[in-house]
Amino acid sequence: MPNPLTFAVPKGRILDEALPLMARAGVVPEAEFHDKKSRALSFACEDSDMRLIRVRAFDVATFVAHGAAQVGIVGSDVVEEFAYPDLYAPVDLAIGHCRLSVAGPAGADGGAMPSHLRIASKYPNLTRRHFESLGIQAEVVKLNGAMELAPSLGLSSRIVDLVSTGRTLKENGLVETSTILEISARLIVNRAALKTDERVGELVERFRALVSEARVAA
Ligand SMILES: Nc1ncnc2c1ncn2[C@@H]1O[C@H](COP(=O)(O)OP(=O)(O)OP(=O)(O)O)[C@@H](O)[C@H]1O
Ligand SMILES: O=P(O)(O)OC[C@H]1O[C@H](OP(=O)(O)OP(=O)(O)O)[C@H](O)[C@@H]1O
Repeated sequence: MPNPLTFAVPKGRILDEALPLMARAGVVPEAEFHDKKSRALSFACEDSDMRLIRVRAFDVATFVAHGAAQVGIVGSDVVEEFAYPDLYAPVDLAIGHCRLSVAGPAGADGGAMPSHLRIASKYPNLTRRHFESLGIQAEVVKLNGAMELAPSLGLSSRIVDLVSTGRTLKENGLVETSTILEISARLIVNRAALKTDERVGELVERFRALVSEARVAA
């Protein structure tokens, strides 16, 4: 019997939408996974050939890119930010929709275009790439959350952050000025594992079929 396949999932908001889809693909973790008091990070699955690990969203990509996990689910924001060559994202799961946007205080975009901007973001690579395409040099202040505080406290003039309802921006006095990326969750796999372990390809096909069934039914 080969080692169980390791399937990495983020611990936060994508999970609620991902779990029903995973169940339909036959990926069902043991009951302890749902126990909020549990400190375990790795869980057996009903299918004993698989285990689930629960990590932070950015780390899902890192585990899969390095082959420590063979499969995972993560937002396309994370896939694009890292652009790991060993990571392949073959299925758009059509869940976890949001967008990566530039925002700033109202009126911040008036006047001449500056050649340099200080931007707070959790996404330094996507931010730099976006502003470079506009001919603006972006100095990125890397934050891990609560980006919306940065402009009012003088840490940056703009932010690049995820937006879903727009409520967080509004309640912090910021206005969305442009969208960099439309985002949804992806099934990701390690490229080498896809070539060498037929269970990875089978799982990809199962998720692909589920997503196209859902599209036809919609
Ligand atoms: N409103 C939103 N805010 C943040 N992320 C969202 C939103 N809507 C969808 N997403 C997606 O959810 C992903 C974050 O997933 P999740 O919250 O499950 O991860 P996490 O492990 O809790 O993240 P973190 O490391 O930030 O704690 C984002 O990368 C994005 O693709
Ligand atoms: O447009 P909205 O629906 O208001 O959602 C956007 C907010 O959600 C995310 O933060 P999250 O709640 O994940 O917390 P974080 O600051 O720890 O990233 C994101 O970073 C925004 O702050």
